[in-house]
Amino acid sequence: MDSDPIVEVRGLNHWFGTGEARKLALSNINMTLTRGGFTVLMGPSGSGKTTVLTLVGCLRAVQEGSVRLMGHELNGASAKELTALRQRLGFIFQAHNLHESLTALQNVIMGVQVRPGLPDDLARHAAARALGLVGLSDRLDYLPAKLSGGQKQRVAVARALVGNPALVLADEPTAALDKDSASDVVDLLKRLGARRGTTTLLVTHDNRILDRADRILTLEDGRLVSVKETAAE
Ligand SMILES: Nc1ncnc2c1ncn2[C@@H]1O[C@H](COP(=O)(O)OP(=O)(O)OP(=O)(O)O)[C@@H](O)[C@H]1O
Repeated sequence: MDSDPIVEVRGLNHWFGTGEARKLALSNINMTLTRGGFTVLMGPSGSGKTTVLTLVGCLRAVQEGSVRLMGHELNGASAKELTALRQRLGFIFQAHNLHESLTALQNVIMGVQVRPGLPDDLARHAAARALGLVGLSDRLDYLPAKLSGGQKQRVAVARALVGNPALVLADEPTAALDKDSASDVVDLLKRLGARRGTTTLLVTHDNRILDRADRILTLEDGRLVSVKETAAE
């Protein structure tokens, strides 16, 4: 297994607002994510967790400092380059963000169709397989409204993993779930990620997730105040 960093962040600063309202949201963030790790990013509300995730995920432009994603520098990258890189990532959000008018299978197919040139039958096959991995083989044709909160989030996990991304970014994926469903979703992410060598960066307030992390990063007021390794890599 090679140990090239999937993500390397150096001297990252980020501001919101302009003029007198300009506010520093991230200050001198440095972090490295190597292949295959399950990293949890913690911190109080407003500490900058989502800002880190959106910068690493090519969802907003890097203003100052360096973010290297799979060897590509994001600071100064064109919109086209950012879009191409974004398509190689898996995203999971707090609200599952499934299309309500599409079945579980169709929602997951959307996760592979961002890959140009993939034939429909292969996309369908990959999506059905991903839903099988999250234990939903018997729910392929269900609309989200007919699924429980935990099942919907498992569909979102399948959608994030179906394209075999090197990096999965998850923002509060368990916030809306009860204890058992939250535990299921995190175990799935961790187990499937480990099997595929996927790197996971998960933002959470949820202390229940901490014992699953290989590494816990803590942000306070836009600064990285602690990095705790919890398992040998
Ligand atoms: N679009 C925006 N415009 C202005 N300020 C913003 C914007 N997004 C975030 N901020 C500010 O930047 C800081 C960091 O926000 P961020 O959402 O990254 O924190 P967080 O740790 O993810 O918080 P939470 O746990 O509540 O989601 C906060 O002070 C927030 O108010």
